[in-house]
Amino acid sequence: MISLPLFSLLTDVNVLAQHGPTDVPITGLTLDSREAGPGVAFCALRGTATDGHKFIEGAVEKGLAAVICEELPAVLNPATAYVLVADSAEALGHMAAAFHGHPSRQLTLVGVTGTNGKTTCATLLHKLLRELGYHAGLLSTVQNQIDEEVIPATHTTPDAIRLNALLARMVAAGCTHACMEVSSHAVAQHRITGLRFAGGIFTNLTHDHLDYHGTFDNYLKAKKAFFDALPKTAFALTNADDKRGPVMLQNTAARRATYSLRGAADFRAKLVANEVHGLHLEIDGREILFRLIGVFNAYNLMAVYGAAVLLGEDPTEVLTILSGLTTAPGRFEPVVSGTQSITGIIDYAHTPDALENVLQTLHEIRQPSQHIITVVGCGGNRDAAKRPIMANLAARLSNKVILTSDNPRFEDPAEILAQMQAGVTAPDSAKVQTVPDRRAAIEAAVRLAGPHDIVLVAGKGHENYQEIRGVKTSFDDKLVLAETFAALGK
Ligand SMILES: CC(=O)N[C@H]1[C@@H](OP(=O)(O)OP(=O)(O)OC[C@H]2O[C@@H](n3ccc(=O)[nH]c3=O)[C@H](O)[C@@H]2O)O[C@H](CO)[C@@H](O)[C@@H]1O[C@H](C)C(=O)N[C@@H](C)C(=O)N[C@H](CCC(=O)O)C(=O)O
Ligand SMILES: Nc1ncnc2c1ncn2[C@@H]1O[C@H](COP(=O)(O)OP(=O)(O)OP(=O)(O)O)[C@@H](O)[C@H]1O
Ligand SMILES: N[C@H](CCC[C@H](N)C(=O)O)C(=O)O
Ligand SMILES: [Mg+2]
Repeated sequence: MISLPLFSLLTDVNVLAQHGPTDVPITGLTLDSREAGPGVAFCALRGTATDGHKFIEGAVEKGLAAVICEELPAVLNPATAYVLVADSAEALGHMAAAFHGHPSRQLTLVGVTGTNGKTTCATLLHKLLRELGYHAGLLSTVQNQIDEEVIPATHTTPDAIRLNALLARMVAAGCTHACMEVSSHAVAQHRITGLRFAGGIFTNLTHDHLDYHGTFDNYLKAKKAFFDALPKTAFALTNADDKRGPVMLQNTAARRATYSLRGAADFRAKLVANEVHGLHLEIDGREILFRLIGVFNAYNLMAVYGAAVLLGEDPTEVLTILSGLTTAPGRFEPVVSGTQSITGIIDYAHTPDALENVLQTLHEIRQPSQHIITVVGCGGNRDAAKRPIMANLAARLSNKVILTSDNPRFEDPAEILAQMQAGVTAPDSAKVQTVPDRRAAIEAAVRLAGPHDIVLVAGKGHENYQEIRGVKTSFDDKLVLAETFAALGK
């Protein structure tokens, strides 16, 4: 069991005032008063739904060792230590890292940020490092991993306590490397504060999460703050072809590098062909065939290639391994039907840019006679502004569209669908049907598909549940699509 004196966790924390014992042993850290108990330090965070400060007194009654807060309660318990800070989320980042012995400093830790492609890049880099012979960890939307051991993920980037605990498990298991996704929520909420990164990768920045960040500019600033905080020992690798690629590295102390498919860059590829079997890229005068499909994946491959070379790996060996790798689960994953050879594609596209990329890719690789039938919905209690845009794109770039539910969460599915429908305009509206039940929507799409057509089921990718009113019910697009092909004899 970990037991450390409180003051040893505060080394990197900007403490404004302190009351009570400073050497009290801390055996646990929490951000949730419901986990309070003897030996525990409770960090009161101001959240989106409530304020952790409201629960300080109740938590102290359960015998807390310490409270970290931005505002002291009116009455202080003499047996409890109180630490006043300007930003408790920031303090928690530093304390969680110290509590777990700064595991990030014992790892070559690479973070990936951007609107789309984080899971793909982090997963590819993890697979690559494993094939190069390293013990390596992964923190991703799909799952966390220590070498091949899988630990379920609840967030794209876990909170600072879970995050450092996972990194510490990686160190204990002998990992030398770790790859992680850095979401904009994680930057804004200081989940990554206190970590030492060996490198940062930027994929792209497009429309998402405006519900949380308010404006696109705030969203951009959250992503950029990750690069601003990188040390000069790290590398900062950006996508030179993305409009926001250069600005990300504007104020970083890290070693800057770029990748591109269009112009001058440190890591440059030329697209030779984008085919149903994979991508042909020309890199450093050599033509290489990769198993990943779609130009967007050429960017992901170049980001991973660049990162590995910046970590000191041999370029030829890296490219040889990358050429054999497959992508992350639920990303452009095929499910082929029986007798009618219909190509089903499961994809996690849940932003306008991702959906456009996937549909564009299908247009590039299909035979002209193959129709594209798209099933898509938008998540509830998330950015509503993307709903009409995604429906519009789906209708414009598909032959038929079934609008359906994603994870409605606490919203009315009919209301989400009405917002999507509002984005569809004539003459595309003739192609669109609305089927709120996701299984029925997939079935409707398969009924519409003729031999050799393409059915794209977008938005949920690897997710094996559907979340309705706080309840997660088993639902897996891949399984449902395969079952539907079989049930309809297609
Ligand atoms: C919007 C958001 O990011 N919310 C996260 C946030 O919760 P919150 O701000 O709503 O917390 P709150 O309910 O207001 O409570 C404030 C504080 O009071 C505490 N509390 C609350 C009640 C109580 O009785 N006692 C108590 O101490 C809470 O533990 C919390 O620390 O802090 C929680 C603890 O770390 C997170 O679990 C929670 O993630 C929620 C579940 C979530 O859905 N987050 C998504 C949006 C998210 O983070 N997504 C990104 C990916 C985005 C991308 O794809 O790019 C991710 O990294 O996963
Ligand atoms: N580099 C890219 N540019 C644009 N779209 C991409 C790119 N890579 C993947 N996509 C699309 O975005 C979807 C999500 O990809 P991925 O899971 O890698 O992104 P992510 O950034 O991890 O998403 P999340 O924010 O949910 O964690 C894919 O299913 C694909 O449709
Ligand atoms: N990481 C993304 C996941 C969206 C997935 C989609 N299926 C949904 O539920 O909206 C987010 O938090 O916005
Ligand atoms: Mg992800």
